[in-house]
Amino acid sequence: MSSLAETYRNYYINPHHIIPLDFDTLQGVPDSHTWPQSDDLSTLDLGSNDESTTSVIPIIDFSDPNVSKLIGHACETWGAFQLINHNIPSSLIESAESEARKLFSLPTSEKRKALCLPSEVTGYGLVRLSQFFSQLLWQEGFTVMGSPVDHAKKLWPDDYERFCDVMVDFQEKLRALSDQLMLLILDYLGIPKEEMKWLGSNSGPERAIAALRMNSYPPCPDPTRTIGIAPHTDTYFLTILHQTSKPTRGLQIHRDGFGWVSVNPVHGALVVNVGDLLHIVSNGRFHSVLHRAVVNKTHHRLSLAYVYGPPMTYQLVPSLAKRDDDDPPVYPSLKAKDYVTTKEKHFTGTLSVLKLQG
Ligand SMILES: O=C(O)CCC(=O)C(=O)O
Ligand SMILES: [Fe+2]
Repeated sequence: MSSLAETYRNYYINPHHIIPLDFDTLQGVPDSHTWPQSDDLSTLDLGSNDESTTSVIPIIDFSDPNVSKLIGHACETWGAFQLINHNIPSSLIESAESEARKLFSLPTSEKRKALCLPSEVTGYGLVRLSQFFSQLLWQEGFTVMGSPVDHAKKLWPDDYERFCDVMVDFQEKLRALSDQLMLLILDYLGIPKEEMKWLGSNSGPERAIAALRMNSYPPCPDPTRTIGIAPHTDTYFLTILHQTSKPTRGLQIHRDGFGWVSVNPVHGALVVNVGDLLHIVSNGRFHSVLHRAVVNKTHHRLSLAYVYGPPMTYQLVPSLAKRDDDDPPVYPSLKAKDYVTTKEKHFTGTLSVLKLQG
């Protein structure tokens, strides 16, 4: 049993917030999925065939000699960037996307055979943050941690191996990339890598926790009335995300002074987001980016989000990331699992609850 599952075990989620809408029999947007109209959703041209592939957030080449500085700067400003030349083969990413599409194309009754249990983390269901909102999301997801064989056997009793092999291979490559990114980030922040001895370890309890969440957003008859994933920050160190090339509008991030900005898919790029635990470890220097996913009328959008963080027992020590000796800690030192359980109560307010008064 993973310690992430143990950490969440006491936080039982009402099945109402787990079971996605039956998109097979859908007529319109039901009241349960209707969100208050907000100006920023309705002014977007969500059904458009906008082919723009420019990126507002930085595009960083992983082979650039200055990569550590470029990443550090992007994390301090946007809290997100798009990474190219990351060494994850495009054939593997395409296979992962097509296996995920195969899963979400199953009839609803089949997908529900692999439903995530209320006290578990893996399986089919709405994204976990659904529990914090009274309205439901135009979304369905499937989370795996390591081999998804138990759930895959329920979906395809005689034909589960390819799905499992692709998902395991994809997670291994994403773990190696995340470890590399963390080493560059530690270097930028001046934190000795010995502080995170578990980096690069492939087994045992002292290993980074990680999960791959596949998100599916079926086309929606009225995209301005609902939302795919409501605004949130990710909890762990980093999220590495692959999104389908169409539609161009889906993932949006928020930055003060800019408002909501679309993260357009860039061919071959993976989106990297800073999460709350990295914000804490950086002593507030890195921006834990607020983001959301909007839906559209014509395309069935998918995203594959790999969330990665320290072992749950890891003690976060913000005071290590000092710009200079006078830089006081902005957060107390605390264990990763204590942050995770506090977020189960306070959701997006957690960082301000913990912030030291200075
Ligand atoms: O689908 C997306 O682009 C966003 C997904 C996301 O924010 C998440 O899974 O945490
Ligand atoms: Fe997210």
